Amino acid sequence: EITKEQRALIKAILDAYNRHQIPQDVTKKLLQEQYSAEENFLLLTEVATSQVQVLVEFTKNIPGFLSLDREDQIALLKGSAVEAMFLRSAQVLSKKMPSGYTEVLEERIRKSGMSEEFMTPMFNFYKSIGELHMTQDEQALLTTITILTPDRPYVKSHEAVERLQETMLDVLRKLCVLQHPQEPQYFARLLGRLTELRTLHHYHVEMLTSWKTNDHKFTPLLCEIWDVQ
Ligand SMILES: CC(C)c1onc(-c2c(Cl)cccc2Cl)c1COc1ccc(-c2ccc3c(C(=O)O)c[nH]c3c2)cc1
Repeated sequence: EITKEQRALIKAILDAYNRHQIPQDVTKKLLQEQYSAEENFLLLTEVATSQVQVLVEFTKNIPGFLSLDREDQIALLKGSAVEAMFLRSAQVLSKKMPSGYTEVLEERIRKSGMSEEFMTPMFNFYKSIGELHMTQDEQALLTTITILTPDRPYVKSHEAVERLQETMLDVLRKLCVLQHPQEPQYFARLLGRLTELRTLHHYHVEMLTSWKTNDHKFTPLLCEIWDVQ
């Protein structure tokens, strides 16, 4: 049974998740600019940079996050940014939007100069997220759980992060039972996506290297969070 405190936690996280979004002028540009590998890369870099800023603001609103050790807060953000962005872009791509935005975003990702070998796992992931038909609060909690992963590099107070993550896992488990009564395995399927995210994270390191070797430029924020350059 979901307790009063757990309901308050879901509400706080969902509000933060909905409050922090990429500004319209950034996402609109994706619909306006012309197509080319260079233009697609530049637009995706701009969107990714904006999404990192949104992610930082969202993370600060996760109850308990700001009471963690300061350096651990940074380590958690750096370690989870890519995975949180895979989740977020997956949620956007699984929504059909009237503006045809989803198709445009997918097209620009496919034609942004990354090598074929990453396309298949990436778009398989997008498909598997789409098939889950996650509710907004499940998406927000799954992103929170990804951010609160204790075994990121350089995290010192492993237990403190683990306690926070377990609180969120407990809430998500109850929510899944409540919202997907016909699918007893639904919670397990969500956690399976977190494992897939780790694999995509490893692919992403290689994606960055291949973009770097083709002399692609990233923004200072992305260089800092992804330790490139
Ligand atoms: C530096 C660039 C080239 C890069 O490197 N790796 C990846 C990359 C890729 Cl190519 C795939 C997955 C993850 C990453 Cl980091 C990227 C591009 O990353 C993103 C990040 C985030 C969005 C994204 C999020 C939200 C929304 C949204 C909404 O919320 O309303 C509307 N439009 C959205 C777009 C898209 C692409």
